[in-house]
Amino acid sequence: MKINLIGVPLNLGADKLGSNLAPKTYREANIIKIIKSIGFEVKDCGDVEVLKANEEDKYKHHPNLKYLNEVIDANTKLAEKIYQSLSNGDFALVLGGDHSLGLGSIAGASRAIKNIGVVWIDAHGDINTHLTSPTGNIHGMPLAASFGVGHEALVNLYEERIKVKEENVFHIAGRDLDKGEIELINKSKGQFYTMDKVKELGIEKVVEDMLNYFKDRVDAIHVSFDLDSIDSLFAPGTGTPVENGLSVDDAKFILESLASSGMMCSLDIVELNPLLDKDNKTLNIAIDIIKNTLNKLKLSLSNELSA
Ligand SMILES: NC(=[NH2+])NCCC[C@H](N)C(=O)O
Ligand SMILES: [Mn+2]
Ligand SMILES: [Mn+2]
Repeated sequence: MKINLIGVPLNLGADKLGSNLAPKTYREANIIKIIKSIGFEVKDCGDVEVLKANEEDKYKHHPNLKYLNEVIDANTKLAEKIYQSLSNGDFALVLGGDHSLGLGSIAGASRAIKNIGVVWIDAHGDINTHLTSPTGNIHGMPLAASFGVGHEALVNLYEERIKVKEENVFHIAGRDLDKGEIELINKSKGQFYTMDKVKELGIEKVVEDMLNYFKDRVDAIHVSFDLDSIDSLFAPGTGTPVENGLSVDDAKFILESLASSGMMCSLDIVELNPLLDKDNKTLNIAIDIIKNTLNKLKLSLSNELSA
């Protein structure tokens, strides 16, 4: 099994400059060399091409879905790359880019894996629609669209079908939720472990619940990790930072448990904004987390072989 690395220099879903520079920043920080040193073979799938757009294009396609066509175009290309990677039996590591890329990741992964689970780690719900979003930024909508709620152009991206069953979604670290998102959560069949719940239960219990929940329920899990799930005190370099979040150790623990479980097939690391980072703090956390997670993945694969 190789690690397929896919960069997504996308910022149009966040309507803010910076996250488009993240793939280049990871590459310059030698991310490929770091992954190879863990013992993996790396296939560099390059960066997804993002169409050029300017201010005039913002509302060209929809009054509350900014840069809709450009976001769809990039995500459709991403979906195909992920689908190819997983079909080859490889692991896909997606380096964003804004979180609208979750649309493409889940679309592609769910084509390769019939009954997929999604773990979404984020300060935000990312379950707005064009009808509830206060900003029109598509990076606040990908999770809802993936389980079939939202504008049909997003729901039917790449393929005309619902990509993940709502009850196969497990969201962790929410603490900045919009009104429409709270309404959706209250009637949702998905699992939502907000930051309040994480503090009440403790991270060990949350992870235990998550692994038990998915056991015998799904064939594999796609993990979408938004760096703003981490407390903005530690990870300031994201476009929409929020206080009172996960510690770096909590985040590592969640991801390494998923890697060790043998269920994780693909991973997004999103929303690094190098223009807002301070002394590369957030970049270094992201790299550390990737290293840690892939190390556990490597271990679980070699245990599988020797068993
Ligand atoms: N992936 C993210 N950072 N999303 C932030 C979303 C913020 C806000 N809830 C919105 O919909 O605009
Ligand atoms: Mn997000
Ligand atoms: Mn977020």
